[in-house]
Amino acid sequence: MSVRVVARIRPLLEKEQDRDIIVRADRAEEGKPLTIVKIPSPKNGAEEFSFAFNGVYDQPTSQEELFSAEVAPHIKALFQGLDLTIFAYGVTGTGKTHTMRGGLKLAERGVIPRLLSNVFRRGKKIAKDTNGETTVTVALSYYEIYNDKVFDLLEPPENRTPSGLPLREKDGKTFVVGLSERSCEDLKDFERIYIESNTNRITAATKLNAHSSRSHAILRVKVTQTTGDTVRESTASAIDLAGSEDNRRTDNGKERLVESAAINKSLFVLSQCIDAISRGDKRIPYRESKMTRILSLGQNNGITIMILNLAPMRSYHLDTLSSLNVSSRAKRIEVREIENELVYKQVPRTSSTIGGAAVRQPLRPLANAHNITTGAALAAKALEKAEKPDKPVKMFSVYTDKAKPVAASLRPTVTAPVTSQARQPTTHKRPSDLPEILSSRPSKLARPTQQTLRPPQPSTQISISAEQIEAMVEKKVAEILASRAVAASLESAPVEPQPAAVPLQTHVSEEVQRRLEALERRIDTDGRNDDSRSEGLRHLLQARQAKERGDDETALRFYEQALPYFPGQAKLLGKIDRLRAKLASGSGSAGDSGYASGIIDAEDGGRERRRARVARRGDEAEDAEYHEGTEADVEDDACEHKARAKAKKQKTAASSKAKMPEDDGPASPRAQQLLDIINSRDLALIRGLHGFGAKKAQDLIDHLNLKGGEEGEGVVASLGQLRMLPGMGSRTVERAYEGLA
Ligand SMILES: Nc1ncnc2c1ncn2[C@@H]1O[C@H](COP(=O)(O)OP(=O)(O)OP(=O)(O)O)[C@@H](O)[C@H]1O
Repeated sequence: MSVRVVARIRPLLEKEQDRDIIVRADRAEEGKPLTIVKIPSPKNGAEEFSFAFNGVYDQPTSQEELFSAEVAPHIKALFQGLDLTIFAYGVTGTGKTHTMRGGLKLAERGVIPRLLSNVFRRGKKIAKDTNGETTVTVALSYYEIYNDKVFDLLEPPENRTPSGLPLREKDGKTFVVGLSERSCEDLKDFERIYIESNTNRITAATKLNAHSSRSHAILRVKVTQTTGDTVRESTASAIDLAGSEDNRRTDNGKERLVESAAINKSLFVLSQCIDAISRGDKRIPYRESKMTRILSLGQNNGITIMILNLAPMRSYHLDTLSSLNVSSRAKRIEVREIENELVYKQVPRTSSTIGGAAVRQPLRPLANAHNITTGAALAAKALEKAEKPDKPVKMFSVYTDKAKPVAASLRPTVTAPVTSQARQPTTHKRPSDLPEILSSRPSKLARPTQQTLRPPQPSTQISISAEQIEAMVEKKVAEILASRAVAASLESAPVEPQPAAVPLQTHVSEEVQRRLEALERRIDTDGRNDDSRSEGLRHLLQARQAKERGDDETALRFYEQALPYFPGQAKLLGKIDRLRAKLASGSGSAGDSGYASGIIDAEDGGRERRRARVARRGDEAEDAEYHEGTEADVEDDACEHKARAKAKKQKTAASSKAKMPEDDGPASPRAQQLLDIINSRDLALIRGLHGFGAKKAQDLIDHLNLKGGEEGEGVVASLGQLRMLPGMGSRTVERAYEGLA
């Protein structure tokens, strides 16, 4: 969905007069809600500009009304795992702090305290409805950007360093390094923390506002829902931007001027970013100010609401026009509505010796930049990349009128001021509200198609869909037509036809024919592969039955027979390996745990212990994956395999490309399985991983052995560390990880 932009016109303050009012709210049609702001042209008072928004709130609008209309409807989505960003924008003295923070009286409380109140209420309800099975915790971080430096508002000012807290980018997201976080039990707790930390915020009196905020303040409310061993985290960010100001009107002294320059610069950069996004530029100048880096407008996921605060007075005329211009463009910025994924609780692993000191975990991912990048996010990126291969992967897209050949009445919004004479009737529909067919972007929670999710596969993979075949044939036909056109033009040319022209055409025809035949064969093979797969599954079933009988020899034989049907399957290789070792050690029919302790000999203890851990974790991971339903276990009842295979096909898209856990975050069962295979230093197991040849596997083992032969040393503790090892890299790790699906 696009950024939702609403305008709020504040009432007159004590000394302001009715006759000076120049800003009015209006509606597109009689009976429709207010969506238009009208303001006269500064040059010609008789001419009026109109700006359309997703909603307009007139002077008498109460805090309660604004919150109920614009924020409350998104609390549910927040608990469903979507991040929520609300920011107030506008000229100094127009009511941003009033809107976000509000007064102390109940009726005057602004968006932030109401948001917290709603979060606590919903959290309690969830805990109650689930009989305490789901627990909800809330944690706050609060910081300000003053003169382009980041300061933690939860810390006393004396703890500030002159340069403030640094920002860091990771995986395309911005984090504040070293930011503190406070858990917050209830509304009282929140109010205490919030009031206290607001005294740390830098404000000062200017001519336009007795309590002008001289900094951008960012409150981050992290909501964590825990059910069993699953954790869902989402964040609501409430941002009170400092107001832009015209120093000629504010009578600012030297210090205020410096602040003002920093404020104006960051707001200017924000407007530049908005302009660049709405123009479809490839380069968006986010990096030119800390505020824009943090806000990452258009790059963030979830729901974003921009509240444009306006003063109705003539004295603000030019400033008001300028902020109307910027914000009316902001509503064309697209933000992906993607849920944060559930993650699995795991005991955090301690640091390892590989890669030197443990990488410091970025303490606080930021306002919009803290999403756990999800499988869906990755998929959506992949989808976008596939659709627009020439564009860099950006997490925003912009609607332009050009790109939307839709009826004028369905165009999203008025994009530039239009004079009253020239104004066209518009329905101010948000782009996301347009019929799906008119929308050029993936729908909400875009789920990738199998086609777009699949990593590049060898041509023997059963991955080709009917649509792909059609696309290929279509492409080929287009090529033929093009080559015919070339040939025809050559024939009609006055010069001698190029001898190569006809052979080229023949060549293309043969090529097409050959490709079409290959495609047909492939479809055929797909069917046969299904049969051969069932043969393999039968062997696996027999192996499982033999294993259950305690007949390890037979089990091993059947597993080995199944191997050609599942070449390189890491789990299967692991089972064979373990059974071979077990039989070699003569430990009889001991189960896996018996195996774990039974085969360790004094000489090779460390290695075998690691292998045993792999065995146990591998099984645990398999169990976990089974229960998650992310993967059909090949050993399950062979009779059910077809149904499962079908289900698997549908799920593969989601599971095989499921986002790898954060480098330094808790490892998922699959990530742990991968790490365990690596740490086993077992050539056969490592070779069984996707993308690992014998050499790569051996090099890795050699490297690990070099790092330390003793237990606990040379252990790869995270996927991030694995990536850093010589010969690894992101792609290799990703392939190996996906291959375990
Ligand atoms: N909707 C409103 N109802 C009543 N009073 C309001 C409203 N909006 C703003 N005010 C009053 O207007 C004055 C300026 O508002 P506020 O301080 O919120 O502006 P601001 O945009 O945050 O300014 P700055 O950018 O300088 O911090 C305050 O006295 C505030 O109480």
